Amino acid sequence: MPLFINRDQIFAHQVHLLEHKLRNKEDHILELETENALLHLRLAESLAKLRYERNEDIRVQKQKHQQRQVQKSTHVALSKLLYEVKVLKQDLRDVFTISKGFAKELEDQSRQLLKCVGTARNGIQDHQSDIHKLQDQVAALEHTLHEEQQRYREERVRRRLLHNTLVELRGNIRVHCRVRPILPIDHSPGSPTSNGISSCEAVIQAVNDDSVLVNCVKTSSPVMNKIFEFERVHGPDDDQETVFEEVKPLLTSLLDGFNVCIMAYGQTGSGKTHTMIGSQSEGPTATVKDSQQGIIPKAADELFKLISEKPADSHTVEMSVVEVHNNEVLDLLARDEDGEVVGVKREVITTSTGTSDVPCLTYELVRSSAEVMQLINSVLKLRAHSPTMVHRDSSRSHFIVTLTVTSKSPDALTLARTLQSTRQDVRRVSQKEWWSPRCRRAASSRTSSPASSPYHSPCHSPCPSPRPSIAQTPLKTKLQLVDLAGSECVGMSGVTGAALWESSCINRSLSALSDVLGALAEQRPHVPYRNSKLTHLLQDAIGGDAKLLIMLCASPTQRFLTESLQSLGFGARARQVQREPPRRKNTALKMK
Ligand SMILES: Nc1ncnc2c1ncn2[C@@H]1O[C@H](COP(=O)(O)OP(=O)(O)OP(=O)(O)O)[C@@H](O)[C@H]1O
Repeated sequence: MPLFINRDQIFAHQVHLLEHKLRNKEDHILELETENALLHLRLAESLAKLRYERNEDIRVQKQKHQQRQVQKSTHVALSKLLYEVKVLKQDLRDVFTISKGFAKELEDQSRQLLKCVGTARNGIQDHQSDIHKLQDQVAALEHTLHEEQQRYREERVRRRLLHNTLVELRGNIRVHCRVRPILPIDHSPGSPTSNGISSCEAVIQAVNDDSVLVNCVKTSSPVMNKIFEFERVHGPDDDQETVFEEVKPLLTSLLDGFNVCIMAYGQTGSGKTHTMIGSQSEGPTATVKDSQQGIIPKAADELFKLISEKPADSHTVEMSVVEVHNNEVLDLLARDEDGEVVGVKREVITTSTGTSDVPCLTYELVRSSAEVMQLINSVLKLRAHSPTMVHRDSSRSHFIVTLTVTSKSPDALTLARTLQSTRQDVRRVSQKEWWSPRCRRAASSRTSSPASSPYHSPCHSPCPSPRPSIAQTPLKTKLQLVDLAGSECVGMSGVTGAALWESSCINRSLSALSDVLGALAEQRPHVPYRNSKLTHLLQDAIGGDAKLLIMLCASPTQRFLTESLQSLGFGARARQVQREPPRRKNTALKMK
């Protein structure tokens, strides 16, 4: 190696070495810095990990603490539960011991029960044959009872028939009673109660088909039951048809030659007009036909039905309609010059034979029930009506429809009776010598024309006409249908002025009717027929030989108890009347 090396080279070489060293150092520094950075990174990671682990540790510590708490409370609960289990075990042991006792007891009891059932079964078996025997006996008894009931019903019918015959033979007045249903007019607002019974409570009942039971409840008196017996009693459920069915046989009697009178009696609002005529529908054009028909339309139907079964033209029917209002007799069929019906006053007289008559009364020939009802509808508007506190359409007059049936061909029986009766009459006439020349003259003038029958011409004709020969004897019978005005308590009906006078006339005429019945029942020599126009007019029906049926109408409620008792008493009194037995009519001579 050369010894002469210049300094620059040495310097350069040294610089180069130094630079090399520096570069190495720098590389080393870089490496160290990198390593440091990596170490910093690792440190940061370790620190993060350490923080996480510390947090975890804290969380775990907390959890451990909570677990310790839970363990503690679980331990407490467990010890409680253990205690309760211990108690339950003890209870179970007790229950087991008790149920063991029960089971034993039950076993004993069921054993005993089984024993009893066995004994009972044996007993039942023993008694079964007895039961069969008893059942047979019951069946036999039921059969007997059924037979007895049947016999009882037959006996009742027979008794009724016999009773009717007896009534007829004794000349008794038949009395039927109809207790109407409870209606709005029975409710009087603010009405007091008697012994706790309100005024609209039913105290009158039809207990069977011939008795009425009345619970008499009066203030400060004990309740008393009264029974009234009549030929027939209808309760509130009996309709118009049922009521008429009991009356219907009288129509046959009419054609058999008996005079018949059906008269409805009762206090105001008790159903007389409903029973006799029917209840009319509301409205000005309403007629009886629109409604439930009563006895009058039904009787007219029946009469013309019976007549239609007879030989053609053998019967004629004449009709008169009269009202007794304020003790005056009004002929409701009398017509004015325009042919309109107007009520015309008539008189009632007593004929020489002692019967009553209304001279100049208008009679209209009627050929069907429709004609009868047409006439009745036309005159009903003339009939006196006015509202009272009890009944807003109260009839203030007695209404009498008379149908006179003339039979031109009496049957053989009637002829035989006619002959017999004529002989008796002749004997009586010769004894009494009433066959005076005056009478003969009057009579001959009557028989000269058919229009001169007692129903058309004779004003004041006191003597009967002469008896025609039997072959041509017309048989005349009359059917009187009477709807009386209602008896009433003036205080209750609240009427004043003219209406008060009307009421007092009604009450007086009804009490005159009651007096007549009283006199007849007691068979007094004098019967006061002439005390009122009503009784005078109906004299022949009440005291004569007509078949008379009184249809008592009664309200069922406490409100009208006094009036109903009065009506029932009237009916009871009427039943006591014994008149001449009803007699067949024989000739026109006997008729009025
Ligand atoms: N059996 C019955 N069934 C149903 N309603 C009835 C019955 N009886 C009566 N009525 C009704 O009671 C009311 C009074 O009856 P009704 O006019 O016949 O009495 P009345 O006795 O004729 O009275 P008055 O004497 O005041 O004229 C009427 O509205 C009628 O329709």
